[in-house]
Amino acid sequence: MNNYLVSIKEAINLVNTNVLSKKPKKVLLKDALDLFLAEDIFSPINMPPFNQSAMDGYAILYDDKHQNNFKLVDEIKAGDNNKRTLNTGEAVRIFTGAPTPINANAVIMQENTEVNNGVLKIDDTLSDYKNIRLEGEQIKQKQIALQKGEKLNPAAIGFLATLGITEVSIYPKPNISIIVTGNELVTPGTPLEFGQIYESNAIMLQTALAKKGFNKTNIIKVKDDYAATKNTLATTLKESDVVLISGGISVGDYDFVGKALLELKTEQIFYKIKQKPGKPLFFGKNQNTVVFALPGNPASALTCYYIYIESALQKIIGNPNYSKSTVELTLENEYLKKGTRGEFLKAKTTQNGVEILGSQSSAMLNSFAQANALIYLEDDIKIVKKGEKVKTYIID
Ligand SMILES: Nc1nc2c(c(=O)[nH]1)N[C@H]1C(S)=C(S)[C@@H](COP(=O)(O)OP(=O)(O)OC[C@H]3O[C@@H](n4cnc5c(N)ncnc54)[C@H](O)[C@@H]3O)O[C@H]1N2
Ligand code: MOO
Repeated sequence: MNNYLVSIKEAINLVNTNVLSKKPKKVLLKDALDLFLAEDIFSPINMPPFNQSAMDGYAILYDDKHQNNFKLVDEIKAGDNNKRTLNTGEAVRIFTGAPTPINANAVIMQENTEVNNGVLKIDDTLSDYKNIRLEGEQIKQKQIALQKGEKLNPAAIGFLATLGITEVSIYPKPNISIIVTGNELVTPGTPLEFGQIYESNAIMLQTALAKKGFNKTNIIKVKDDYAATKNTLATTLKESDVVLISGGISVGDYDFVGKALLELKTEQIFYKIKQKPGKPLFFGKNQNTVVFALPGNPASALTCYYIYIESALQKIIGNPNYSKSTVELTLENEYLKKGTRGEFLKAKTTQNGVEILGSQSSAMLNSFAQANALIYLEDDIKIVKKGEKVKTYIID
């Protein structure tokens, strides 16, 4: 393995340039929520498809000489297939959503009218197309309804349904597998023996993924055994678009992940980043499968997930704004940085800025549990003082 340490900026760039969107797929509208359009969508119809009454009342055809005392000639309710016209001075009883007579030029709310012996009297001002939703006023046939790259929220899905669209082409979500390695790991719910710890990375990564809409993840556990690691990886790499591996990526005698990945012809794009925590992060590709081997220390694994994997997944699902950006916040407490690696510090936003939390060790999650931000200190920073602006990634 090439042991050159890439910088944080290089690593972010390498992830963003090497991860590609999945091939677009047509899905039913109901399955497209929060996904990104892979093509422009043009309206197949005018919307509304005909002039519609916006009120319960009376549709009229008025002119300078016919401003009141309209003759009632018909009734049209919503859904009626009635394409009639009016003579000037005529009116029809009409209801919200019903097609107005082709040449009607106003609808008067029933509250402002009176009918006696089939004659309509109006106590309202008249203006052209008052209370009429005109054919095509929302969108005309062949006009662009939504553009490629737009995220389909419930309103967008509803809008497309109003146009009669049933399927859309989106970038599908990837199949994600999480492989957890380590002989010391025990599933919570069983008593611990000496030397064992509870396995926590799988559920942590699984819920972090679920928070972003990646609800279906496959979790596989493997012992620190080379053959088992290699066999598990071989099948998982074939079946998944993204494989996240936790642990076994460092230099110990029982860290088999790197060796197995290379043996399986995984292209190493980088291994090790000049950062704390999460130095031994491996990123590569095996055919079209994206592989991240995360350091087993829980806070390292989660930090790497937020900084590198979250944006990679957004790119896979075609989000045009996939890159994560920092905000500049005012620091509440001083911090002395040791060493020359860039650092991500567990932090919490406050009313006035951001506070660095305790327990920064990569083995600890107690303060990460309170954190809603990661402060990013670049390699060359030695000290950050209270009142200084710091680059901060918000965890949302
Ligand atoms: N000689 C060196 N040793 C280590 C180095 C180094 O550069 N040279 N780097 C250290 C750093 S930094 C990290 S981070 C870790 C990464 O090691 P691995 O990715 O191989 O992870 P493991 O050794 O398997 O585990 C590390 C730590 O995390 C615990 N762990 C692992 N998986 C889980 C899990 N699913 N749930 C909860 N806890 C987990 C594990 O028990 C270990 O305590 O390497 C350092 N060593
Ligand atoms: O790189 Mo490690 O993640 O600091 O413990």
